[in-house]
Amino acid sequence: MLPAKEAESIILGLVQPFDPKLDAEIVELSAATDRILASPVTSQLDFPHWDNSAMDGYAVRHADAKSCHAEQPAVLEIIEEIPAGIEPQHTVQPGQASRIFTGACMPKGADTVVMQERTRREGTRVFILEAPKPQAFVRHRASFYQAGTPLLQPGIKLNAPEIAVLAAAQCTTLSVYRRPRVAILSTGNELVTPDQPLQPGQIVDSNQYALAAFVALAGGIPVPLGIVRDEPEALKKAISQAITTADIVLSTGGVSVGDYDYVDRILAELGAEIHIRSVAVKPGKPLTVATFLPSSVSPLEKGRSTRSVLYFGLPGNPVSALVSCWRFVQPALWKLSGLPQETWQPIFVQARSHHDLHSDGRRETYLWGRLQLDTNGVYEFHLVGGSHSSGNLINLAQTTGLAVVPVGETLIAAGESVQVLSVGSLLGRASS
Ligand SMILES: Nc1nc2c(c(=O)[nH]1)N[C@H]1C(S)=C(S)[C@@H](COP(=O)(O)OP(=O)(O)OC[C@H]3O[C@@H](n4cnc5c(N)ncnc54)[C@H](O)[C@@H]3O)O[C@H]1N2
Ligand code: MOO
Ligand SMILES: [Mg+2]
Repeated sequence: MLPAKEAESIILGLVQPFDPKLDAEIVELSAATDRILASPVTSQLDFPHWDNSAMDGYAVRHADAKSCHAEQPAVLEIIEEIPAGIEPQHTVQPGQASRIFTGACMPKGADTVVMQERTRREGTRVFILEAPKPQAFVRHRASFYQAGTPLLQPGIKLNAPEIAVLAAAQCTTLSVYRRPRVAILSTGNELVTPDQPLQPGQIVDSNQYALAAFVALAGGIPVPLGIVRDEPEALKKAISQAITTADIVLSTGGVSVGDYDYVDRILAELGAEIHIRSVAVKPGKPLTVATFLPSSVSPLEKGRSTRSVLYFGLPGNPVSALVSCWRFVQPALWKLSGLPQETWQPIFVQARSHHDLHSDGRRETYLWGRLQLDTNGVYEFHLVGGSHSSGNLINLAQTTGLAVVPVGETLIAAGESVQVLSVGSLLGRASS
């Protein structure tokens, strides 16, 4: 059994990230939210595009108002009104001002804006009641961004601020990495779909749904391939199909030592290289990680398949399957997607445990519960009640953290500090 950290590094070492040329696609800006930029973006526009006012007020020559005050205001003649979107027509000469509004272009001659509240208006004259600082409230052309310099770098995730920048820069179409395709197979003779009545001994294939949701939330395209019986020929057919249609394959079940656990054998027969068979974590001990070289994948798909297909044979127990996804599949998926290195790794935070956390000390143990911030900004971990069996998916609902009891430790007492893997939206990965 491999230590978790070693398994993580082997898995990440197997992933070759998307190529900006081979694995990019063009999307409309309106469909680009949450996608990852594949090419650098530059703009031919300066930001701001021209000197403009940051306030509603008066555009003046600083020299005209630099020594005024309430008792001795500067009195200026208003020569023009400049709303946003209109080009100024007149140059402000000594003794003159232009009425100006937020976002409107600065007129020639003026170098400073006096906000309305520091003035008094009398007909066509304005009284400046307080000396402004030089260049006050002028947003200068190119002071935010200079045309031609890098605007956005490849590898960033497009959230609201980046979408705003792209819109302002008039990038209506852009190159993003394609989403990784992740095939999902559930193995097991006992499995039925949720719409089927249960016969004795049968259970619903919840893993298919859990993994599809996990993949979609992690930015991939789930390709659900359904239930496969624990029969070598059926498995061989299903796995062969899966590796031709996906970048990553996730199967659940059939990776332990039982008589019906055929996955490893079939992978070997299909020519896969097996890198990991089990990891010293609980839940999630049986974990098969394998790769299929591009040459073993259907020629039809070769254009796309310049990299190996990564296969995760996840344990069948529903909690084990999801924990393995959070701990090992997600970093691989994110590395493949084109995200930068600092965002792949799982997010662990130090939290104060509200409960005693027990383990047998033999495997790195993950206990599920809620990771929360208290009013002082300190992370707290609340162990969920009920059975922590890897077959109990019921109390996994609403999980936001997995508390980690390291190998060799049997108890982290209530009140002590514990490392917690963030798995919910609490610490959703920010755009990088
Ligand atoms: N003698 C040993 N037995 C087991 C060991 C071991 O080391 N020695 N390891 C145990 C651990 S730990 C795990 S985890 C499981 C993993 O087993 P498999 O990956 O082979 O999975 P299955 O045997 O096919 O199923 C296990 C369990 O999960 C349920 N299951 C399976 N698929 C689904 C699905 N799609 N949706 C919902 N539930 C599913 C299945 O009915 C079983 O109850 O092995 C232990 N055994
Ligand atoms: O590793 Mo299994 O996932 O402990 O139940
Ligand atoms: Mg089994």
